Amino acid sequence: MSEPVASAEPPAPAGAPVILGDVPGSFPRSVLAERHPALIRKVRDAFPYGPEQRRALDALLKNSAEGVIEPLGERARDREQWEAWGGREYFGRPWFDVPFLWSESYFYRQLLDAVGYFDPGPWQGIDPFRPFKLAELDTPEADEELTALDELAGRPMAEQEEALLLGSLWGNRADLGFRLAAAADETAADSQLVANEGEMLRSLFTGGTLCVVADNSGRELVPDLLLIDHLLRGRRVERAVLHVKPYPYYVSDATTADVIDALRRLTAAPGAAGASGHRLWSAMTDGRLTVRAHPFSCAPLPYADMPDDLRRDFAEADVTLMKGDLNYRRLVGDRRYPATTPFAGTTAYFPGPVAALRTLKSDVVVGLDPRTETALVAAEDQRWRTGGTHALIQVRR
Ligand SMILES: O=P(O)(O)OC[C@@]1(O)O[C@H](CO)[C@@H](O)[C@@H]1O
Repeated sequence: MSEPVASAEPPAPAGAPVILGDVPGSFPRSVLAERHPALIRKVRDAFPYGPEQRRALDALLKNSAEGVIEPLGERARDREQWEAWGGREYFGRPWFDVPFLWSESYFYRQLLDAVGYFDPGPWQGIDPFRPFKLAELDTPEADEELTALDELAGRPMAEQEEALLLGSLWGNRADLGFRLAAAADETAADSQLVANEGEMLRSLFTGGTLCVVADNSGRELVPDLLLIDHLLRGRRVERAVLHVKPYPYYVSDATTADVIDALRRLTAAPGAAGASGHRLWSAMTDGRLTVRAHPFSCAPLPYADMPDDLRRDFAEADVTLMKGDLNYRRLVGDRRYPATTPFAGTTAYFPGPVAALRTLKSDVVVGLDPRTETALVAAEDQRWRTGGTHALIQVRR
């Protein structure tokens, strides 16, 4: 267990308001009111759960729409942890009235409870999202992406690195929760970077330790692993630490089991992808690639509240790569910042150089050039914030 934090309220470097789920027509509200019920139904249909689990899923469906947030059961081993993470303040309140980051995160914890994920018994440890995660790895698109590596292998190392960095960045669109929203368009032509500090990021690969805080499994984790392999192989970093979630979370977030599935997928592939998979496998066995699953990875709080042991881990890295939208929200704080708020200011607390690789899938954004924001708003009003068609690479040295 990580150390309890004193307060669940994120610090307010810029005094920007915390995002709640209570604004009609807002993105957070649509996640709570539409995506979550759709997800419960999807999980319910994906397994032959027994009557007790079905009843619990139905109860969660009703509770999350019209009830108040309830504490975990007496036997839950992380009951106190969730109380310390903000439960004492939020239990008894409607789901929509508390910080969006908190309600969304707690929803996933409650979903696992409903299917008996933590209870001793036959369903213990059965990942309710696994069928969707596995299906991801077994698509013609995944095959194509791996085959493309054969061609890339003939290019200069710097070019390979840039391509793999972008592969890891855009892999973040492969988010199963996001795809529950009908608007997600895989082939959007206007995909673009709203901030690109990729050069600066690459200058931080200087032969030391790289931390990657993973986001989604499947078609995001595979390119993350390929990037790690490239950096290890070229001695751009000496070792890599991959942070994953200790239990299933936000549908497709990577756990250790998902890392193993991704590695198996790679080692079974022909050509450059297979070779990369075998190198990664041995990097894990000799300790150059380590996987960590810290409890705080599933905390409903910003990283500014991280416990000391995790802080030490990040402090030892030459650079930490934060992958994805949720990690971005936790890195800068889930707040309504002006988009031009400096990234360096919102991440000043972080104990070492840190970079965000993220496609934009929620309201939060900082570090934009004023002209970029003006052009985005002129073209799309505020849709660019949540549509997943734009991305960013931001760095604080
Ligand atoms: O961290 P990821 O996978 O990039 O994105 C996760 C995410 O987009 O999914 C939620 C909506 O379902 C958002 O609130 C959240 O930020």
